[in-house]
Amino acid sequence: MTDNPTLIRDSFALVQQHADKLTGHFYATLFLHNPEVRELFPPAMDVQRDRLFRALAGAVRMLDRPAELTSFLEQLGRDHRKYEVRAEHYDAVGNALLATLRRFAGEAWTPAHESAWSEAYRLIAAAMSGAAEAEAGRTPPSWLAEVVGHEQRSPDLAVLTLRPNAPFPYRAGQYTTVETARWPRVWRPYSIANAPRRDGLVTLHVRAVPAGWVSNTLVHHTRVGDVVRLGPGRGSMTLPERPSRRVVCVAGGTGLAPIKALVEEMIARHRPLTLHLFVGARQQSDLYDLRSLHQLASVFPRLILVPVISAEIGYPGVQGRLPEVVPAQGHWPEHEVFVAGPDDMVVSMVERFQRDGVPAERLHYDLSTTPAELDITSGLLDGAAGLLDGGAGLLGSGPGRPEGGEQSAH
Ligand SMILES: NC(=O)C1=CN([C@@H]2O[C@H](COP(=O)(O)OP(=O)(O)OC[C@H]3O[C@@H](n4cnc5c(N)ncnc54)[C@H](O)[C@@H]3O)[C@@H](O)[C@H]2O)C=CC1
Repeated sequence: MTDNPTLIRDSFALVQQHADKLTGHFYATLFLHNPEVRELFPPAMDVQRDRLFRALAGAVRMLDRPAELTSFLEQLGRDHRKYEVRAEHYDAVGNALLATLRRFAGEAWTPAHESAWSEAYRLIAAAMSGAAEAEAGRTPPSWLAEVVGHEQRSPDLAVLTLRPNAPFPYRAGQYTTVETARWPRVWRPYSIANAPRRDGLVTLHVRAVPAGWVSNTLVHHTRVGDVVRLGPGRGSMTLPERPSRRVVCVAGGTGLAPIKALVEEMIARHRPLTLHLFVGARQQSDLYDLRSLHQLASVFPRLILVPVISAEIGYPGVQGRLPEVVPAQGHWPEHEVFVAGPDDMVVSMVERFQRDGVPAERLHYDLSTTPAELDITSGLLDGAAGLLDGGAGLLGSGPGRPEGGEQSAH
C-alpha cells in the first residue's frame, strides 16, 4: 500500500498521543473548507471522531500485511456506497487529513513524511473508490425495507421482521446495517436472525441499549408499516463449503441471531450428525427466543438445545457463564464451531476452543472490533475477521463501535 511504511508509522507515532484533538481538528478543517460534506455525517459527531482514528490506526497497523490492508480498504469503499460518498469527497478528506497530520506532528514533520502520506492516501482512496465502482453495477448501495413484524419479547428486546424492496443477498450468519428515519445517517450493525428465505423476509433481534439511538428507535419507536434502510450483508461467520458433520454453536444474548440463521441453514442443507446449541442468558426471562428454538429441535431432533443461565440463583438447569460451561459439557476438537455474543465472551470462548485443539479453520466468529482494537496481546486471534464494515469508517458514519455500546444490540 505504500513504499514507505516506516515513515508512515513513525509520523503516526508522533501524533497518536493527540488522538482526540487530532480528530476534532480534522473534522473542523474538513467542514470548514467543504461545508457540503457535513451532511454526509450524522448529527452527533462523538462516535464518528473515535471511528476515524481507529480506522487510521488500524490501517497503519496493517501496513506490513498489504493483502489484508487492501481487502480492508476495498470493503470499506464498498460500504461507503450507502453514505453517498463521491470522488471529490475523497480529495476533501485527503487534504484535511494531511493538514491535520502536519499540524500535530509539528516540527518533526518533514517533506518525506508529507510525500509518504500523500502517496499512501492516494492509494487508500484508489482502493476504496475502485472497489465501490466495481460493486456499483451489481447491487444497490442500500435497500429500503418495510417493517412487517414487530414483536416486543421483553421490555428492552424486540424481534423485527423486514421486507426489503428488492432482492437482498446475504448468507446465513452475516449482519446488515440499519438506518432509521428518526436518525438519518446513523447506521448500526445487526445480525440477521434467519437463513435466506424464499419470501425475502429478514428478521433482526434488537436489544435497546442505554443511549443507543438506533436500538431504542427500533425497539420502542418503530411500528409495522415503518420503513428503514439496510446496508449490504457483511461478515465472515458463514457456513464453510464442507463443514464437519458435528457442530457446536455458542450464543450469548442477542448473539443468538446469527447462530439461529446458521442453525436454520444447517438443518435445511447439511443436516449434521449432532448439532449442539448453547444459548447463554443472564436470567430465564432473557431467553427471548426459546419457543422458536424448541420448534427447530422438534423438526430436527439431532439439535441439542442447552440454555445456560449465568445470573439467576436457584435456576434448576445449567448454570454459569458460557466459557466455563461449554468446555465442561463436552469434548469439541472434532467439531465445526460457531460463536457469537459479547466480544469478551467470544474471545474467551475462542481461546478456550483453540487450547482444546479446535483448528482455526473450524472456528467461526465475528468480532465487533478488530483484535488489535480489543488489545488482544496473546496473538491467538490474529487474523480474526472483525465486523470491519465501517467499524472503521473514514468518511461516513459506519457502524463501528457505536455510542453506549450499541453494537451490543446486533
Ligand atoms: N456476530 C456476533 O458475534 C454477534 C454479537 N452480538 C453481541 O452479543 C452481545 C449480546 O448482548 P446481551 O444480549 O446483552 O448478552 P449478555 O450480556 O446478557 O450475555 C449473555 C451471556 O453471554 C455470556 N457472557 C456475557 N459477558 C461475558 C463475559 N464478559 N465473559 C464471558 N461470558 C460472558 C454469559 O454466559 C451471559 O449469560 C452484544 O454485545 C452484541 O454486540 C450480537 C449479535 C451478533
